[in-house]
Amino acid sequence: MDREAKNEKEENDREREKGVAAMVACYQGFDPAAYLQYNYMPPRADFDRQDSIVPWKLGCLHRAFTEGDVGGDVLVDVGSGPTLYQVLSGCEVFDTVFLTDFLEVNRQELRRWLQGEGYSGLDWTPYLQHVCKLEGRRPSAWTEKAARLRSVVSDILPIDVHLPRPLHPDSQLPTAGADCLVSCFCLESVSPDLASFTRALGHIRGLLRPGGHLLLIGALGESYYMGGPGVRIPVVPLDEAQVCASVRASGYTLVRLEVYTLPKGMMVGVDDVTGVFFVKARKP
Ligand SMILES: C[S@@+](CC[C@H](N)C(=O)[O-])C[C@H]1O[C@@H](n2cnc3c(N)ncnc32)[C@H](O)[C@@H]1O
Ligand SMILES: O=S(=O)(c1ccc2c(c1)CN[C@@H](CF)C2)N1CCSCC1
Repeated sequence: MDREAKNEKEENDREREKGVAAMVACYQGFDPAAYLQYNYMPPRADFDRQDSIVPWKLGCLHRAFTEGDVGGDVLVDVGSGPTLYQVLSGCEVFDTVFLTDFLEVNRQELRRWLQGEGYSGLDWTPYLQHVCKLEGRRPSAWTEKAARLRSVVSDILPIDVHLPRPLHPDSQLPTAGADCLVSCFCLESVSPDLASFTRALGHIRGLLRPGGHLLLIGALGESYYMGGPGVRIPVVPLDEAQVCASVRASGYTLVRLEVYTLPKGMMVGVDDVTGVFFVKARKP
């Protein structure tokens, strides 16, 4: 590499590090309780309307986990935040589930739910009941599903998708890698730009075994969201073509893309999301 190219690469690396550091600073104000209220409680989180985003998301995950090509022992949820909906179908398929997040406040929120004692966060019962319905079980089986989830979560780990190795080496992941990754509203919400989003996809690919699957849910057209009162967090605005190109450029085979367009009434000022994508991809 000649001197000019070396200087340009060093400048690009410095810019990238500054962007990531700025994102870390934004997340210091993240408020799990507020985030759950903004996105996972009524009226935004509505199960009654068939065209609501929540049944759509849970349906995408249910189909992806149960259509026969996804399996193995280990499922990793990348950037869990304070939420659990993303593993309610997967917990029936995998015997070992790792939840992960960058922030201790989120890992603590998840621990509180898993321990069952003194949890004062979101009531996940409607989500558990809905997934039981998708599985053809009676809604009252939600207590069994909650117990199943508590039994298969092996650990709640720190993660940083901007690192080439996002998990600490002691994380007890199998040497060959996880059998499946799920990640929801994380990569585009923690990356300063599209190149960083694509790089992060490549970093988490290293957590997967060859032949393993990535199930990715994310925001389309979103440029910011409120991570708490007065906590405005920038988001990489993505369109469908960019999502597909980044998935392929980071080394996955795209199995399918599904898209949900938000009805106008869903725009309530906590973000400017216009749609949601679901990607099923495979590591060759
Ligand atoms: C918009 S929230 C998504 C939470 C949840 N997965 C959901 O579906 O709502 C983004 C999450 O990414 C986490 N995060 C922030 N920086 C990160 C990083 N560098 N690597 C991995 N996760 C990060 C945040 O702590 C937050 O929980
Ligand atoms: O499930 S959602 O599509 C959803 C759920 C979570 C998020 C967003 C959207 C958009 N901003 C993200 C910031 F990263 C977080 N949904 C938006 C409509 S109302 C119910 C929640």
